[in-house]
Amino acid sequence: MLEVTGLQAGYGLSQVLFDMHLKIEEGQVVSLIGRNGMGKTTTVKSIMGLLKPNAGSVRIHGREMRGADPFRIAQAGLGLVPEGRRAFGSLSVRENLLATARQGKAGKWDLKRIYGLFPRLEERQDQLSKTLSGGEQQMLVVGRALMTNPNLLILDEATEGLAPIIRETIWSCLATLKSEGETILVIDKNLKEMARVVDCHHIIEKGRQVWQGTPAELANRPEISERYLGV
Ligand SMILES: Nc1ncnc2c1ncn2[C@@H]1O[C@H](COP(=O)(O)OP(=O)(O)OP(=O)(O)O)[C@@H](O)[C@H]1O
Repeated sequence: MLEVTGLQAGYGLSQVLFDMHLKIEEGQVVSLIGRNGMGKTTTVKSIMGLLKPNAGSVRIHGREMRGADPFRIAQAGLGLVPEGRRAFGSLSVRENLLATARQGKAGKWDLKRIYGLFPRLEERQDQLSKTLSGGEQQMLVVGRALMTNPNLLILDEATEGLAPIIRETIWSCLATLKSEGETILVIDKNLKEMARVVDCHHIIEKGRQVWQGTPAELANRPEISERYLGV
């Protein structure tokens, strides 16, 4: 469903991605992991069209989409939960969710199902989103991305800075989404929690994909974790 090959990108004269590769099949949950500043968010921005790559290929459902405008990438079915929480603060929870509902696309995600996944959002549906707790806001941005009925949901550090119990809610939500056959790319630092849902890890080091394998394979290669993840 998504295939990234030989991707190069950067900011002005500073090149960040030198040779990124990433392949995600339908129904797979795939991770992108690596130390701080190695290019994970830059990879996501390049895939989403928020940053124009200099070389390489981004194929979505077999179609070359490198450098396409972000709205075209979203139309092709990619939904992003960006790093840092950004709900529309002056809208209620319900309005936030309805704002991203994909017009005219009969998808499986609607308000009712989002509230089923996150009952807390239903309880607070009339509350302005800027008054939500950090964890509730994170549930809201995940819900908002699902309302676009994406074929591929991308989560960039979705559990960063959250209390353990809220993190657990997000991971359980991902496990539910996986069991329902959703395709997900997750960027996170919690290897233990990721092992529950991830089919394949991709490790990035200085803008290059340097290793890929299952969580079990990674657990059997402590030298890889030590070298590239510093754990
Ligand atoms: N807007 C920008 N302008 C210039 N350099 C940037 C910009 N955004 C990121 N960088 C640089 O690009 C490199 C990769 O950053 P990126 O955010 O992709 O890393 P990351 O792997 O997602 O890191 P983290 O885990 O810390 O979020 C870093 O050296 C960073 O300083």
